[in-house]
Amino acid sequence: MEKVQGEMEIERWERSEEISDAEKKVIQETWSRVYANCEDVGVSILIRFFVNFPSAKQYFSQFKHMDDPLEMERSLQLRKHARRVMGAINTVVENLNDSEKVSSVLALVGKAHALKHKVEPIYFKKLTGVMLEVIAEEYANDFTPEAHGAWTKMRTLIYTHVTAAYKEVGWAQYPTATL
Ligand code: HEM
Repeated sequence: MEKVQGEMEIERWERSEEISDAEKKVIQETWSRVYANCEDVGVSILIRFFVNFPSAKQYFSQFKHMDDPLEMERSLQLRKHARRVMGAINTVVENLNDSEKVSSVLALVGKAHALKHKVEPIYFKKLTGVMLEVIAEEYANDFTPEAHGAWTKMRTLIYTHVTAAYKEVGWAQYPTATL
């Protein structure tokens, strides 16, 4: 009896996290403005991410010892990663109606970061949180409460798919820092 209720709760949670057609449209509209300044916004997001969570720099050979945001801004490795992050998110946003494509793009990102870069998955939660913060600030006029709700679901979508890929490749669940 209890189990049935638990299952129902999970189902209800999943339904509440589903991105509606109207929310997809809102995400695509905000993103089209953000992506027009892809490199600048991407670099701002990453710099804030590394300033707020300096331990995240450990994975990047060329700037792991950098503390100065101005110096980070000149790092080609940071810029390259900014472009790649923005490019992958762009593919997800463009394919929000194609759940298989969304899953395959994010599974690829998750698997590469688990197996090749050995990044703790909690950093995806932190980075997507910073991404929302920067977009909300820089595009304040577009970031209505509705857009905020839609983007929060987008963040969950990214994190859920990425962590599913980590689980699939058998990533050990080490205790991680909280947000
Ligand atoms: C939504 C979040 C992210 C996306 C879409 C993303 C995307 C990518 C892509 C497409 C690449 C290049 C292909 C590859 O080697 O896998 C890459 C490389 C990399 N990513 Fe990410 N990434 C994200 C978050 C992170 C985070 C949170 C970290 C670490 C804190 C990280 C660390 C790295 C590293 C170390 C590389 C290799 C860099 C290099 O070779 O210069 N990524 N990422």
